Amino acid sequence: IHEEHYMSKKQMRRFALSTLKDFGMGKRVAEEKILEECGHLIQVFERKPFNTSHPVNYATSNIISSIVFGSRFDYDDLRFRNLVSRVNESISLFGTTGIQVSLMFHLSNFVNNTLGKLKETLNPQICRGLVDCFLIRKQKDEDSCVKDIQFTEENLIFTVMNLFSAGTDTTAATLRWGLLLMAKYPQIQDQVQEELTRVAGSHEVHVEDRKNLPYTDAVIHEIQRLGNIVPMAVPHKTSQDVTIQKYFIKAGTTVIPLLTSVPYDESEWESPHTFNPSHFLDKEGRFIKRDAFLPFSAGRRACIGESLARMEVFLFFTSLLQRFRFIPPPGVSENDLDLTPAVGFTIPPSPHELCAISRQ
Ligand code: HEM
Repeated sequence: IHEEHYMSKKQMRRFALSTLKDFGMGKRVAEEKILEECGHLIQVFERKPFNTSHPVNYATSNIISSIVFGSRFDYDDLRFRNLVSRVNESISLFGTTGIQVSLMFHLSNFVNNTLGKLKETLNPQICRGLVDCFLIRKQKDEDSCVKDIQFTEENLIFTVMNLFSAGTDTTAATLRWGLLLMAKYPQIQDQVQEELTRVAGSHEVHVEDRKNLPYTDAVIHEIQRLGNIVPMAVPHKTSQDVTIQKYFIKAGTTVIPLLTSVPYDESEWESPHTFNPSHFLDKEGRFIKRDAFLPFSAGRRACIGESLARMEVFLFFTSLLQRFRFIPPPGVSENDLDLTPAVGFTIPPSPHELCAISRQ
């Protein structure tokens, strides 16, 4: 997601956004994919202490995979596992040129391999995923001799890399904070589970249930607020001279908005440094939106995956909490669970283990 790369080219951002919409971002198709993935994720959660990082990252990567390539991968597919750990590594060391080159190299290999198979079986009438749409558009532009073709092989690799790096670690980190916070605050977990049982029973939770789950919705928003998963926006460039407060910024200057100033703003939040779902509830327990909730940033360059991410976080979180109770490993108390974030461009919790006890 670098400024000189391609998302800053309007045509590429537009293509990614409209293709994501075509593939059901925020719609029922995406919901079905996510619910199917929940089924796979549930299978690998364990009663004995385990690190939530791998399974959760595989699940969120598979959502991007099915949108981009048209198919998901098994969690034990070694090439897929390698791709996921490269993406994680690259995000935590974002900005280190060597790491970006290494990610490009691994991703190019992975994409080229998968691309080869998709090219062989490409049917211009059917788009299985974003890659097919890109290839069809590329061919069309080449056939009509379009000048300054943006649909190049290099931009395809960047598209895929951007979606994997922006869309997997962020969502996975949010979910991991969620599970950790549930284990740390069992009374809040009790209330989420009580609401889920009352509203959905043992039925699969769907997006349309969200309006009847105000407490759970508030908890998810509070996880995103306190988690502060993306503390800095990506680099932007000022399109004109501007004075912000007393600072003059010349047109063409690279600026990086610090989103982290918002979720802990003492003038906006009653208890900015505490996990407090009431930030998003009124006195009657109804969910309330807050203007200072901006985890996806704002403006023209805001996150293009917001509706997909919101759907993923809601469905993964509710289906996991319906089936499991999350507790600290034996010998570790709730107080011992450490909320110090890891270091990186996106900030997941520090490495930790949890136990997932079946509720059924
Ligand atoms: C909870 C999960 C997520 C969070 C918190 C998040 C947050 C953000 C933030 C803060 C930005 C920077 C916006 C700016 O610079 O102003 C961003 C950019 C971006 N996000 Fe997300 N995101 C999430 C999930 C996703 C998903 C699932 C996708 C893909 C489908 C995605 C794709 C992107 C892309 C491509 C950009 C770069 C946009 C550009 O440069 O114009 N994100 N995201």
